Amino acid sequence: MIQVRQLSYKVGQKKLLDNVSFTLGGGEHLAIIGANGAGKSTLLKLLCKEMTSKEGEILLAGRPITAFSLKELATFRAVLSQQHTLAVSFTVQEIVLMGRYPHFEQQPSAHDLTIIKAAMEETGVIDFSNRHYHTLSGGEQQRVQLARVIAQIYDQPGGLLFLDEPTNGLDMLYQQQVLLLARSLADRGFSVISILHDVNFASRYADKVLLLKEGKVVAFGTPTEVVTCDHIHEAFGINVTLMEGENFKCPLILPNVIIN
Ligand SMILES: Nc1ncnc2c1ncn2[C@@H]1O[C@H](COP(=O)(O)OP(=O)(O)OP(=O)(O)O)[C@@H](O)[C@H]1O
Repeated sequence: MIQVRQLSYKVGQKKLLDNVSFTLGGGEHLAIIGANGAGKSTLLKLLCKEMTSKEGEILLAGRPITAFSLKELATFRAVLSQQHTLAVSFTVQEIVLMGRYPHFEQQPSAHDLTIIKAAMEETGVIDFSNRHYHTLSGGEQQRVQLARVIAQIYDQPGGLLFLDEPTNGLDMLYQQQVLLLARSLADRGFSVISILHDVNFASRYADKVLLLKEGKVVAFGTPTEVVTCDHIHEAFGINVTLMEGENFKCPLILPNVIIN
C-alpha cells in the first residue's frame, strides 16, 4: 500500500509538485497522466526515493519512506525507468538476473534462476535469452528491462512496481501485453504505478488514475471519475469526445479535430 499525503516539491521558488495526496492499495494499478511538465516524473522519483522532499509524507506499507534504506527498498520495489544506458554488453539473461542482485550474495539460487526464467517468459524475451542486449531492437530492450524489474520483486507479493512510460517504443501488440502484464501483477497483489501518456490506455488498464497539471492534482479516482471532457480540457487544453456506454467498459476519448 502507498499513501501520499500533502506532498510538495520545490526547486528554488518553482513548485514542481503542490499538495499531492492519494492512496493506492495492494492489488491496484494507478496510472499517472498529465501534460508534458505536469510533474509526473517528479512524483515517481519521490515515490522511488530517487529524490526526497521536506514537505508532505510518503508511507509504504504504513511506514514512512524515509525509514527505509535503499538496500531494503530494493528487495520489494522495482523501477522501470526510461534510460537504460549500459557501457558493457551483457546477455539478456545476465541483465534479467541483475533484478535478483538484491536477493543473493555470491551465486543465484535455483529459486532465483526459476524466477528469471518466468520473468523472461512473461515478457516474451525467453527466445533471445543468450543474445547480447546491444543487438536487440529498442522495443525488445524495453521488454528485457521489464523482465529485470519483474524478476526483482517476483516473489514479493505486496511489492511495489513503478513503470515510467512502459509502452514507449513498443508496437501495438506489446503495448497491450505490457499493460496486461501490469494488470496481472496487480492481480497478484503488487501495487503498480505507471506514467502513461495515452489517456485511453490509462482508462482501459488502470484501476485508478491520477491527473496532474502544473504539479497539482486535477482529479484522482476511477477512470470513469477522472476521464471526463472537462478534466481533459483542464489538464491538456484540448476538447475531446467521450465514447462511453454499453459498448465500452471504460471511458475512451477521441480528440476533436482542431480547425484553425
Ligand atoms: N531540477 C529542476 N529544476 C527546475 N525545473 C525542473 C527541474 N526538474 C524538473 N523541472 C521542471 O518541473 C516540471 C515537471 O517536470 P517533470 O519531469 O516531473 O514533468 P513530466 O510530467 O514528467 O513531463 P513529461 O511528460 O514531459 O516527461 C517541468 O516543467 C520541468 O521542466
